Amino acid sequence: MRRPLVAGNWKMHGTRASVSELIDGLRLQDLPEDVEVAVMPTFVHLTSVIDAVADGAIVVGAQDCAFEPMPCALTGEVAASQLIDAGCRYVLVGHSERRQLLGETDALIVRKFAAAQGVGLIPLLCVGETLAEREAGQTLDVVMRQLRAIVDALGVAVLERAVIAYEPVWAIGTGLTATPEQAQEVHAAIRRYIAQCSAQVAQGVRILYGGSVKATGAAELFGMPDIDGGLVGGASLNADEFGAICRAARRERHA
Ligand SMILES: O=C[C@H](O)COP(=O)(O)O
Repeated sequence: MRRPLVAGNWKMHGTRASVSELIDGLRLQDLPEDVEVAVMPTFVHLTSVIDAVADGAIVVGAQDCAFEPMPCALTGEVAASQLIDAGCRYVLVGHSERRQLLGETDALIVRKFAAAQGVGLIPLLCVGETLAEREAGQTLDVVMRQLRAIVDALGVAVLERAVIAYEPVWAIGTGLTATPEQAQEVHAAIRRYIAQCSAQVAQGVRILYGGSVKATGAAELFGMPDIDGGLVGGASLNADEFGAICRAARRERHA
C-alpha cells in the first residue's frame, strides 16, 4: 500500500521569526505516523528548519534545484547535491509557478529531475493544466505531455523514486479546489498512462493532489483511490490547518 504524503510548499513566504513560530506550531500537532509529512521552506530558511525538525516526524524538501547536480559556476542557483548535504529529502520540479512565471520548459524540468535523482533527492514532479486548457478539453493532453517528457527522456523506472503532484493551475491559490471526482479522473489517467509502461511502477508511485487544499474537504480528496496525499500551499502556513490536513490523509480513515 502506498504511504500517503502531505507536503507543505511555503513558496516565497516566511521570516526567521514566523518560520520558527510555524515549526513550533507543527511540532505541537498530533501528526499521524502512517502519513509522511514534509515542509518546503525557501532556501534561506532551509537549514534552520532542517535543524528544528531533525528529531521529529517531519521531513524537509526544497522548492527548486539547479539543472547541474553538483556545485559549479552558476550564480544564484543551488545544486541538488547541496540540498542533500543540507538534509533535504524532496525537491519540487516543474511547479506551475516556475513553468508560467519563470519560463521553465519540459526540457529544463527533465534536467532538474535527473539532477535531483542523480544525487539521491526525491523529485516531486508537478503537472497540471490551466483553466483555458481545461475548458478546451485539453486537460489530459497537457498533463500527459508534461509526464511523457520525463518518461521519454529518462525511462519509466525513474518514477519508482519520485512523486507526482497533479495541480490544476486554476485551483492554485484561487480557493477553487477540484472536486474529488475531477481530481480522481486525472490521477487515474496518470496511473493508467504509467501502467502502459510498467504496472509495477504505476502501482507504487504516489500521486498527490494540489490546489487550494484545506482541512475542510481534504478527507474526501484523500479518500479517492488514486489520490495519495496533497501538495499544500497557503494552508500549510497555518500549523493547525496543516496538521488537520495531515490527519485527513490517515490510511485508517479511508480503509
Ligand atoms: O504547491 C502548492 C500548490 O501550488 C497549491 O497552492 P495552494 O494550496 O495555495 O493553492
